[in-house]
Amino acid sequence: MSTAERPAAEHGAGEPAISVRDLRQSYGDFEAVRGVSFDVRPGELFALLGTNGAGKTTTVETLEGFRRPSAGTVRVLGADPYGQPPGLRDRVDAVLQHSGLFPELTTAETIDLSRDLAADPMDRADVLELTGLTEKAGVQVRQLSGGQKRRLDLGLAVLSRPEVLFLDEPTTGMDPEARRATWTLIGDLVRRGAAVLLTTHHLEEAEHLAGRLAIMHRGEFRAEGALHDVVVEWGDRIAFRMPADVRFEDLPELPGATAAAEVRGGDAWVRYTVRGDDADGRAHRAMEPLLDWARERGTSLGRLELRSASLEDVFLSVAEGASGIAATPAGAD
Ligand SMILES: Nc1ncnc2c1ncn2[C@@H]1O[C@H](COP(=O)(O)OP(=O)(O)OP(=O)(O)O)[C@@H](O)[C@H]1O
Repeated sequence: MSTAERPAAEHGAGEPAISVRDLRQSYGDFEAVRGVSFDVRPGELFALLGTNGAGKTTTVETLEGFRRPSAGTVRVLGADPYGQPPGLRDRVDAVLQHSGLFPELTTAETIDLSRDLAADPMDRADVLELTGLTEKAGVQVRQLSGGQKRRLDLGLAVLSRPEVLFLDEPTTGMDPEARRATWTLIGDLVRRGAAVLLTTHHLEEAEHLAGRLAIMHRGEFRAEGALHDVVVEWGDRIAFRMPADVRFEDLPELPGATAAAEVRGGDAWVRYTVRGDDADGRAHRAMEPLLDWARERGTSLGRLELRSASLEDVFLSVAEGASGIAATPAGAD
């Protein structure tokens, strides 16, 4: 039986809609994806973040059925997606980075074309409304702005009410208002039970939408989990301006913390990253001996700040080459 004739496997309720196990993907000798595993359940949005060239698009294209894994397994609604078998075609949709819209058609004609191919499509008026393009129904696609084309792309992907949706940078080129409206639309889809895999460079987008996320770097997941868990595991930050009379080696050791020096706004700063299971109490336990040390030396800790790690902190640490959430952050001990 050819790939094209193979039906989608029976997919039981409660099982992941997307399942990836130790996926590896090579281009010749170069291994672009080096053993990633994750699941996305119905009613969940999983965000794939990462540095340029990390392997996100390669992973998503494999799940979309454009590439056969070099090793490992991928399943979409229980089926092997390679070659986009007919059993999956009606149930899975995607917004890709490069859309295939016909410039001469109007917005309404474009929607109708996709509706003709869908089993149980939404009404045209509903698609126009949810994409905010009602006033552009009679306008040719080539006259739409970049952000409006992106919204149309999304409308075409959702009009068949897919169970699985791949979104590759879906809000690129959108103004902040359109981006917010798109987030609402995506959030509604997820609430109605769709499993969504999102790749994005907008950390705020991931923070807003993702139930779980992964940060990818050089083909591997370097951090993964619910947003709260990822940032909590990464640790709290204590920072202050390096006092003029203090050398780095004079700084005290703090429980559960590693110190690093960094330059911010032209000034030298000290940054402690505090880790440990006791997320509620660890920063307090590290701060007390720091304040004692400063008091004993008569040193003032200028612009002293204490805060939880943000997704951006985690992302930047990954991009700087830190090797994982359990690892020491970049910088000196
Ligand atoms: N067709 C190809 N042939 C050879 N190498 C490729 C090919 N496609 C991608 N690569 C390489 O594989 C790596 C992963 O690329 P991929 O496009 O998956 O990354 P990405 O995480 O989507 O990056 P970006 O955020 O920049 O879009 C990169 O080093 C890229 O140069």
